[in-house]
Amino acid sequence: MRSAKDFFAPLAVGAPTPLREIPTRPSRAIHFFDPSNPKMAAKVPDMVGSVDVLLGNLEDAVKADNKLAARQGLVEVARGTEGLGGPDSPTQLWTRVNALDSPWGLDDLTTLVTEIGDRLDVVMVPKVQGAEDIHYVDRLLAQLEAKAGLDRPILVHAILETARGMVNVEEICGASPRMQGLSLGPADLAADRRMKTTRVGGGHPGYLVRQDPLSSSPEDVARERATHQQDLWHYTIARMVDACAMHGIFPYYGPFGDIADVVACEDQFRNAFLLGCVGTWSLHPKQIAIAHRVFSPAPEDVAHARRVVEAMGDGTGAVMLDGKMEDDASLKQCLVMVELAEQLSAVDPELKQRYDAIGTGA
Ligand SMILES: CC(=O)SCCNC(=O)CCNC(=O)[C@H](O)C(C)(C)COP(=O)(O)OP(=O)(O)OC[C@H]1O[C@@H](n2cnc3c(N)ncnc32)[C@H](O)[C@@H]1OP(=O)(O)O
Ligand SMILES: O=CC(=O)O
Ligand SMILES: [Mg+2]
Repeated sequence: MRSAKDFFAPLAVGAPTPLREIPTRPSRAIHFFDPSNPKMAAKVPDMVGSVDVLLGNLEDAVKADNKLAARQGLVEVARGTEGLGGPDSPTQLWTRVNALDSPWGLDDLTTLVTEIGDRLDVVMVPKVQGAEDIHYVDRLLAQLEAKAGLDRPILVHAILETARGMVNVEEICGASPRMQGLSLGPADLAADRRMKTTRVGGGHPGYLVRQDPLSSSPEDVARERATHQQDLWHYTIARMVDACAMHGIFPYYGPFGDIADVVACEDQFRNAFLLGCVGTWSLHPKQIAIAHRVFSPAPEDVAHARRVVEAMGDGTGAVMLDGKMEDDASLKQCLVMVELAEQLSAVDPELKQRYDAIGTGA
């Protein structure tokens, strides 16, 4: 364990000083593209400014034969795309590198940091098992940043997609001041846990509770009864949110693989939003709008939150608003909404116009 005094010292001579606070940049949609796919890569320049994060994916979903082309493709996209990545860019540039135990992970990091480190905002590390993985990446990034002469630290995002990573979630979040956030990786996590599912995220109709029978007679037991599907991911997301909140970093839902089912996708995203996640992955262009819509508070909720802030005056005591009690604690929830609306208004003029138009709804 590092001493608290050393925690914010650079891990290599000449590396930038670690941040004390993770910047709250909007990241409602982390849009994945395969930089080795010319059609996808060609679409990236036009997406800048209309999606919060573009992520060049080098790991799963990129064919083994294309791994080097994907890495090189990402270097070219980053160099050739105006406004992509860097502290003041409208669209952040992230990458998902190959796993640390793969034949490509080391070269992904060394190439990307030395070639496009000034544009790269966040490195997503898959299949993180524990703090030791983050410590390894932390030191390596510091060495590479020093070598590349970078003046701001690249942040690290871990995917929660192994049972061991899940058990170690708190120590992963706290392993480095670079830790920006966590995403749920439901596909790998399901496999690692030996869950009996075959989907990429989302719910499952078999995971349900059933209404009690009227009696224990065979006829009543066999009779049609109401069932309600439950959320397979509730425990995992809730635990991830707590671990992130505890460490001042950001939780995200991950992939929703049923691209055609835009309705269930929106439901899954909204569950994550309500539980505290700040964003999600987008695998297909049509998921970007869903993510932006869901992870931006509804104007009506922002209006209500503003009314509570107004009614609460100095922030203490209790007031009645529309028949409901509001106090210091509900005020804090409302401030989360109002602050998020302000952050998003700064980057999304259309949303700002809707928030401005509704005011306090009065
Ligand atoms: C479990 C995990 O690890 S999830 C994360 C890893 N997976 C990914 O990153 C998947 C990323 N997405 C994809 O590979 C693709 O979207 C797929 C395979 C899901 C669907 O691809 P397609 O069948 O080609 O979709 P579709 O035909 O609807 O595409 C329409 C257009 O959008 C483009 N497109 C599709 N996905 C993307 C994307 N993610 N980014 C940019 N453009 C895209 C297609 O190239 C196509 O372009 P065209 O009109 O010029 O031909
Ligand atoms: O990488 C994502 C996952 O679900 O696995
Ligand atoms: Mg995965």
